[in-house]
Amino acid sequence: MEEKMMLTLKNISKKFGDRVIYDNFNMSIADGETVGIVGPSGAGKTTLLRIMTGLEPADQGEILLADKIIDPYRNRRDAGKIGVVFQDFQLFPHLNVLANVMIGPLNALAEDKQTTQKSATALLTQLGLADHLQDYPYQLSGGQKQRVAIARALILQPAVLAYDEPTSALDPAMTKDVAALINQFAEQGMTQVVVTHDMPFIDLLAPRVIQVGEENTDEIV
Ligand SMILES: Nc1ncnc2c1ncn2[C@@H]1O[C@H](COP(=O)(O)OP(=O)(O)OP(=O)(O)O)[C@@H](O)[C@H]1O
Repeated sequence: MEEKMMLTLKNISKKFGDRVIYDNFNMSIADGETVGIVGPSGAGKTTLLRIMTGLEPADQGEILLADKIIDPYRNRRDAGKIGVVFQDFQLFPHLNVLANVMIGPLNALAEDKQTTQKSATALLTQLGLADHLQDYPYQLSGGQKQRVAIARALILQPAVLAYDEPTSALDPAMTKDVAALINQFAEQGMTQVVVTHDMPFIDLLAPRVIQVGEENTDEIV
């Protein structure tokens, strides 16, 4: 039986000035699959994640979500289908944990406040943050901030969840925790993309690995 593809990047090319980062790059992620994107510093891992989440336009190529072409750079609704957990979490410092998670659905989905508060509280509780709803980001540890960032992405019910270097701001114990969380989401059938250069971390996830780099922009299956 053919596997159903959730996210496909087709013939993506990207240059910054004269520097070619991607030249007809292709990759596909199956529905429910977790993949690791690895490569040396400067290879273009973050750029790839920015292209798929609409933060950066590709010069050429197509992005397909469940076989349908999307344009996350120009279409906010499309961008919302791919959740992203940033390396530095990008929480709003002036909002508490609950408000950080509620702001997306309130703005993007125009949901009512009560419904949003209920689902944000439930999600944060699942992520072990029930005692921190009223805390501000500066009061949280790195691992807690990351879980808020994960909740903020998940509440929008993305089709794909992407993480940019999820271990870069964490100590080794927290690295194990985030690996366990990503593995738990994988078991639940979430489609996930993990950009990292942390190979011991990749070993904890054991995903299919896609290597990016100047000499090799092909998939290693
Ligand atoms: N907006 C930009 N303008 C010009 N060059 C850029 C821009 N963004 C990224 N680059 C360059 O593109 C290349 C790829 O950057 P990218 O951040 O995607 O690499 P990376 O693989 O994520 O690296 P790292 O592991 O160090 O984070 C780098 O040489 C970087 O300097």
